[in-house]
Amino acid sequence: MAQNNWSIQPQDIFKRSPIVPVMVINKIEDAVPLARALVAGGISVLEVTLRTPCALEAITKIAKEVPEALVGAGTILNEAQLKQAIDAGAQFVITPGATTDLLKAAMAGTVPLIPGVASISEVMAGMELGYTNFKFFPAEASGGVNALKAFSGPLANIRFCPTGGITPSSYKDYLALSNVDCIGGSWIAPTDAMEQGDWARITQLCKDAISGI
Ligand SMILES: O=C(O)C(=O)C[C@H](O)[C@H](O)COP(=O)(O)O
Repeated sequence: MAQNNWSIQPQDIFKRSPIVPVMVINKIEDAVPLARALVAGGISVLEVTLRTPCALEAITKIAKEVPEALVGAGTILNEAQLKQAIDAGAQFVITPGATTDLLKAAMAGTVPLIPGVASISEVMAGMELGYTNFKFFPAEASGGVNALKAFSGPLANIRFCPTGGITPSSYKDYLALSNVDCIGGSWIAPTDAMEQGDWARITQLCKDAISGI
């Protein structure tokens, strides 16, 4: 096991919540109510994608005002965004893909990074730098459950959080895999519910998803 100075280990993040909501926050006022709705539904690992102008501010607010949640930044593409996310208070970061520079930079810091991978070669490159926990992205388009089953042979001890194209009808198949601890998905925090301020619906979606596992 490679040494790192991360404040929390990826395996502890993976074990803390079987479902990681992929959150696209368009309005800063929605950040805290959304995080609270998810936590109320039993989901406390939150990924805020850096796809909207208020994403960094949303991370800062959630980190400060919803301490029961572990809030991370998604869609990190380069070292500049890695630094911005960490400065904003992200407790972990997730990338859609894996570049050597980004993986090295995060390994040298204190905030854990979950690299996105879609192939065994990418996992092997990450392993060389000390990584053991990966996001499998885009999961459905990259072979889905069958690909992950095939990965489990040669890649013993490597853990995955599949994300991308996972639905309420497929998430259980992923969670049943021996090399999967958690899955990511946006369906659990739908934009129309956010636009309507229907936080109760989001809490119920979380409860339904968790009770179905
Ligand atoms: O922007 C990123 O870095 C991402 O993480 C992409 C998200 O994982 C997917 O957009 C979520 O996929 P869906 O659940 O199919 O909507």
